[in-house]
Amino acid sequence: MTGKVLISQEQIQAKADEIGKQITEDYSKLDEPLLLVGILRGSVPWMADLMKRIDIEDMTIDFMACSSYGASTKTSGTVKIMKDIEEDVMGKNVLIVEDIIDSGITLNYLKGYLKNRGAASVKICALLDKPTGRQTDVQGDYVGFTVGDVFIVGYGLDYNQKYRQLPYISCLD
Ligand SMILES: O=P(O)(O)OC[C@H]1O[C@H](OP(=O)(O)OP(=O)(O)O)[C@H](O)[C@@H]1O
Ligand SMILES: Nc1nc2[nH]cnc2c(=O)[nH]1
Ligand SMILES: [Mg+2]
Repeated sequence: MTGKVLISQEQIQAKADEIGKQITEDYSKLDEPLLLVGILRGSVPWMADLMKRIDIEDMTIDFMACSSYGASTKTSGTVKIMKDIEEDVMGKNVLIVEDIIDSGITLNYLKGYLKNRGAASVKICALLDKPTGRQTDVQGDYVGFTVGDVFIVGYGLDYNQKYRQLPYISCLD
């Protein structure tokens, strides 16, 4: 069962407007192409919201699929790559688009992985940040909302693969 609405669809849309504008402003100043990398599966709704609001011509998108939670509400501590990136990363400004930074283990791993592939820069845009869960020193460069110490579902975030389709952020009851 899911609980109450913690963050509404309207709040998420307003935040996407704000962050999309900021990303457009920041990356317009840079010479290298921008590559948005959405992390499957959780980032799908947020990636779809965000990409439409970035007004930069020299931009491409790609996806990686990673998993570290499986059917649990606790991280396994190990990030498995189920699908690798297909675009060439070399010399590009990579912006990783994620649903949540919790322990930071996934994003810490992905930042290193993409830097090693020769990215000009690697930054993070996450819809949600849960600082109380942190086990690494990774930080979001663009963050939508800070959440407390609850297991979030909805808007892409799952529990045992369910609830991703909810059009708002909720938590398990
Ligand atoms: O900061 P962390 O503790 O590493 O947690 C964040 C990661 O956990 C979730 O992925 P999950 O492994 O559940 O895969 P999913 O996106 O397919 O649900 C989420 O989408 C992030 O990728
Ligand atoms: N669904 C879900 N996945 C996560 N991965 C890391 N933290 C969370 C969370 O709070 N909810
Ligand atoms: Mg998950």
